[in-house]
Amino acid sequence: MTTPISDMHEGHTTRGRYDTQPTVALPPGERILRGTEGWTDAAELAEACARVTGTAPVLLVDAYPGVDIPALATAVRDALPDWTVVDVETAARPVAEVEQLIAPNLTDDRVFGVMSHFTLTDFYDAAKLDALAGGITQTPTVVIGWGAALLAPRLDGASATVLVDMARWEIQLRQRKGATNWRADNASEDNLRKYKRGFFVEWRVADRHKRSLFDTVDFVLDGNAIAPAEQHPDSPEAGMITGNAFRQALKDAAHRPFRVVPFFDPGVWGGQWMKNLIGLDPSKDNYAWCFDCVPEENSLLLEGEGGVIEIPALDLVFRRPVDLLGAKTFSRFGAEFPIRFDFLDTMDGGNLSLQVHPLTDYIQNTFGMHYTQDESYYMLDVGDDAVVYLGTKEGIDRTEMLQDLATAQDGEHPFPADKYVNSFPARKHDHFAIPAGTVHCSGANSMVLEISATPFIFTFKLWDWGRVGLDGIPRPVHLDHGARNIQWDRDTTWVGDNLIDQVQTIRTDGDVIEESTGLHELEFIEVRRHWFTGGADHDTEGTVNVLNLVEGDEVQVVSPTGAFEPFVIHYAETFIVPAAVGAYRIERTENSRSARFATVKAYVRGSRTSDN
Ligand SMILES: O=P(O)(O)OC[C@H]1O[C@@H](O)[C@@H](O)[C@@H](O)[C@@H]1O
Repeated sequence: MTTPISDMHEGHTTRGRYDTQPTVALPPGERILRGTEGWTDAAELAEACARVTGTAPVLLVDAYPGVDIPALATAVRDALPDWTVVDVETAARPVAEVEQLIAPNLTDDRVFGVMSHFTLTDFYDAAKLDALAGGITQTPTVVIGWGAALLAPRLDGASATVLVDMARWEIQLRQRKGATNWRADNASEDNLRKYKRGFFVEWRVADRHKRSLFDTVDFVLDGNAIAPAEQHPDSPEAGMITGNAFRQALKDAAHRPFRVVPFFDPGVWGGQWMKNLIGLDPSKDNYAWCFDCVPEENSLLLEGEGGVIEIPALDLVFRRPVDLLGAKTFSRFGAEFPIRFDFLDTMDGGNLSLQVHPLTDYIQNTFGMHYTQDESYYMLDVGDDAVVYLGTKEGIDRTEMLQDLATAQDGEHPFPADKYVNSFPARKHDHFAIPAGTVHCSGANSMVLEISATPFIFTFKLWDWGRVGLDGIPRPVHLDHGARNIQWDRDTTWVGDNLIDQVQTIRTDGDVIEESTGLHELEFIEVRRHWFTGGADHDTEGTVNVLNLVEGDEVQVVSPTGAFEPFVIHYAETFIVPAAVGAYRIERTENSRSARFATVKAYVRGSRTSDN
């Protein structure tokens, strides 16, 4: 039986205090420009550049793939009626040629491709770009599209550049509503395939391209707010900030605690906990995932005079990797945020698919990923009957299990999971380590805080409990990939000895107890839990810390040197403390009502200044 949600959670008085729209401050005095005001400032800068070179003013508006180009062009035409608007994408290679080029990266699979290493120039015809630049003579011109900045070197510095940036989550929402991939004719294609084309090709190329613009870009425009997937009648026009404000905001963000903007998504196994405890839209059937620290997909909301502007959190990772990640983590992973926190809510929902993740060697060889999807489940909350499926049972016949999995795909012979896979009771605050290669899934009636390595789509489903996806068709199962990765020696004894209840007390200091809760030694993430009543001192020791308040209603993160303003955190909120912060303290606030608090803190093992 499931315990009613409101009875399960000591901090239930905090219901609804989880902040779904956290912001990061723009530098003091920075204003967000909207509509004509932004375009006028950008045009004036282009005119000033042109006066120096004695040529026609050119404004290059480089838009991340996924930006609504017709809507963008309309906004430009309305604001700058005397300027000629040119589409840079007329110089792109025909889409059929691009598709031929990227076919080996896309593969035939619905979900998995192979990481591409193209640059944007591979998708363009250099001669056509030359001709486009040469054709701009007298009239003030705005060049629009993904790749507009490719014209800059052809214009001898006589141009100003606007980057129209966009976060992956917004792109996905648009794809689900019929948006296509870049220049593709695939409005009605399976969403998984659209996402795959973004993940393995377009976003890699686009990120490589936009990183090359960060040092010099003159303005950044919020592409998420141009014809957004979810229109609100009272939403202001898309905001624009100067390149200098963008660069300074990212520098500032890398020196104080912050949160990215979480997003919530329904699923076949989704539950009711987040809806109730976080206060999400009660009319929705369920919410399955909350991604609240996947900087690759999440956004940052920059707030200043004039409201907020949304930018991809990845911009911060690219722009300030050493400040954010720390020298050792950067040296190991590059400009890549390696730690992922997300929620999996199955409270009054269903089991996740029974699944396994690829070993490092396999993910490298097969998909071109640098590191793999090592995971762990921290039980933020549980119902009475909660279990975690983990590892195979002692002495099972692997051939028979694979045969039963294969047979189960016909929809008529359910896979007897309990015959082959262990299920362990899960209690609140338990932490299960799940190194890649271990068969696993969370059962129903659990609220999991996943503390994992960042890769998140490399889930080889083995059995989906005989159900179909939200789109009415079976979700993709990958038995072949799975069979090549299952580690059969991770049986009942091994799992019990290595993956469950590995809590060790590190130190006790006054009212503070610090524990290590995982992960397994095959995984690179260390998790420390701090229990405290008043406050606990921390130090990033030169490496990024990701935390969540897993017990207690409200705390604040303060700087012992006053380097940043106190940063308030509510129950279940994930927050990032950049490596550059150094010493910080987490303490109760004057509004805290809970008697006791706990945070979990993840960092990359071996990356602290004190680690050899
Ligand atoms: O395959 P489903 O059932 O959707 O479960 C998927 C989820 O499982 C978890 O263990 C993780 O691998 C998540 O990254 C993933 O989103």
